[in-house]
Amino acid sequence: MSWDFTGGRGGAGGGRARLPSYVPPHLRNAPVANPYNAAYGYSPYSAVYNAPGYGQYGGGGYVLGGQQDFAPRGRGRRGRGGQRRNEYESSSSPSFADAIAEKFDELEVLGEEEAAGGGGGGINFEAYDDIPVKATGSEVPPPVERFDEIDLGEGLMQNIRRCKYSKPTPVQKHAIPIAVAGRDLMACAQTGSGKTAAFCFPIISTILKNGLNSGPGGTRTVAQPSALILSPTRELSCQIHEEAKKFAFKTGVRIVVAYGGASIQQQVSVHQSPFYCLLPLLVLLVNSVVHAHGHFAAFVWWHIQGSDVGLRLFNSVSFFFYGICCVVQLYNLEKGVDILVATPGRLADMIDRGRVSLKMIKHLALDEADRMLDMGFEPQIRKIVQQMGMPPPGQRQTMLFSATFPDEIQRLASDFLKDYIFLSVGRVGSSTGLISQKIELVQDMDKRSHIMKLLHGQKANGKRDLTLVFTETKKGADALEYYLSMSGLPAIAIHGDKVQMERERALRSFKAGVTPILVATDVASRGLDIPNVSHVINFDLPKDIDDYVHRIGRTGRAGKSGLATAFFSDQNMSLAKPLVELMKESNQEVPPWLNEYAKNSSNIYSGGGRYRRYGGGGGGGSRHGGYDDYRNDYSGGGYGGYGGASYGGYDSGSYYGDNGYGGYAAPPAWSGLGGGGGGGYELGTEAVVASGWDM
Ligand SMILES: Nc1ncnc2c1ncn2[C@@H]1O[C@H](COP(=O)(O)OP(=O)(O)OP(=O)(O)O)[C@@H](O)[C@H]1O
Repeated sequence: MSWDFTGGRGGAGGGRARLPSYVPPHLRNAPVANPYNAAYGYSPYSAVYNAPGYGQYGGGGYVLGGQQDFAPRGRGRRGRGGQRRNEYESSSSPSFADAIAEKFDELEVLGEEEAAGGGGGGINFEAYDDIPVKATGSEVPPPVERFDEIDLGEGLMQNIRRCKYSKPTPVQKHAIPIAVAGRDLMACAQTGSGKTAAFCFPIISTILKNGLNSGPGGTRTVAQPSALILSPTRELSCQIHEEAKKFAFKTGVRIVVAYGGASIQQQVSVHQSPFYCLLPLLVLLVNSVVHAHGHFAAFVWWHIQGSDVGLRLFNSVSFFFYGICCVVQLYNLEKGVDILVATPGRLADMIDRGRVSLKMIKHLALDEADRMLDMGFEPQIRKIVQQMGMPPPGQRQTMLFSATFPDEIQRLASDFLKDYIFLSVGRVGSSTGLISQKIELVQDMDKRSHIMKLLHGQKANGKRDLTLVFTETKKGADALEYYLSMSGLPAIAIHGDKVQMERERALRSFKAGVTPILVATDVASRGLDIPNVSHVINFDLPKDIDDYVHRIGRTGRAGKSGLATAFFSDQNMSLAKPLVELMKESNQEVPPWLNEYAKNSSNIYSGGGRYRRYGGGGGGGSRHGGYDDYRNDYSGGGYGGYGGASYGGYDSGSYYGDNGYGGYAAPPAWSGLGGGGGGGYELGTEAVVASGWDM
């Protein structure tokens, strides 16, 4: 049985013709020339799903789910010498800043209209209406239109209301009933579409129904969570943790986060506790002794690296507070945990050390599974899931959220999931149409002056929203932060070489609008849900299109519109074709020079595939693509016509909100949260006042 929907309109597919393509609300009625769909001989969403559980054949010869590509995994060859730069350079027009300002105006006006449309705590649900949804597998539970159609439990329902989630997003409509029914799920949906809640609600609801694992005052020395959520980065883990705490507010469900990148004592992070104030001296002493070596090394490193006395002082103080946290954190873990949110490496370490046992696990969720594999976590994930005492598939529920479906993910799915349902919301790998994409041809040497022009123009035009700038390297991020700051623009950097406290500080400062320009590496590209990011700038484009989709997905979230600007240089030749495909698909205007690049790159690169993993196409191979269940894939020959691309991609993420177990006040700087303090909190979507622009 399978369900096949277009947005919330329901109705099984059954051969029904679809919209020719999804047109984002802010582009509807806009005169966007898009002659290229025809050239491909398919319309992205024109596929027809007739047979239950199938859906292979799209209108116009495009094959869903069976998209082939054959190039070996790896990145395409890069930049070609002597690309005719001058031929294309005219794209960087002198009125660049004005053009950006215009885009903002357009988005702003539409934002107001959308807000007037109301609903969903500010989320623009209309933006999701045309998104095709497909769920395949045996006996797929039907979707719901409202949260109260499912018995989620009063406590959780109250929190959903507190969060001002008036109705479920498309992925939630489908995933929640499936997960509440106890089914295994493999899901993909577009960035910012509410996946975190989609797996958190069922987990919390089921834990509440089955009884809590942890009671206050427990004395376990080994934590035995009943649910485990694995995610690739500390930021994402922390964010899921914070989000889950909002949903579990006052229900008694205990949620703990454990992440890598710091000493084991710093891993099990419960950010607030009444014991916090009681232990500082003792903890500092213990921590200093135990970690003297690590602290000293880091201390020396910082002093070599840093030139800012304040920063050094901050870092030194942060050690002190980490020290305080560590004992509290371990104490909280030992107190009992229902849901453990963790990064794989650290979790494996903690299990090895006997801090955590997985034998009580009933729910396992893997968020950003493809990213975890990209980061080399597969061995740890397999060890955690298969060799460390976790109940086998069938005795636990497993939910896997992944942007892409390379062979490794497929193997993981067949090893970890049982009789699962495949859910796709929007075509896998597509970017949301809420994001207005702009590509500028800017060579490396001109990038700095270009971004200055852009940001100053933005500032002068009163567009002082949060702006996220991506660079390729950590050094590049530091250098750009320095350059922008020196030029009077309020910027702060975040990347993997920064210690956790610095990273958190940067995020907080950015979210609060104190430093409204965040310069980041890919550490911030996935999952992070920072409200009010209205502009993403790819100062350096990533090497593969997946990363591009994730990066720009930091804006245009939860139904809001956003702007994404990218600086394309000759170095990005291999990205031209997939970029053009992606932009055409979401009805974005493709600059003529980029089309030229794309054409040239197809001549040069035999593959030309859209995603690095899958390379180009042409015939044969076994890549899963489209928005179809890969279990239905054809593994045979090519499907003609559509050379190359295969698709993967949804995304995931969550939120830096906050609450506590029975009441602590949320740090005001973190995402739009009203206060806490025991007696219920209000979760809102307050606008961030990006005051830092005036510095
Ligand atoms: N039903 C809902 N109503 C209103 N807002 C919602 C709803 N569900 C989620 N949101 C909000 O939408 C935003 C995006 O949600 P979330 O971060 O879970 O998306 P995601 O799909 O995981 O994103 P990404 O793919 O980037 O990781 C969050 O701010 C969240 O609070």
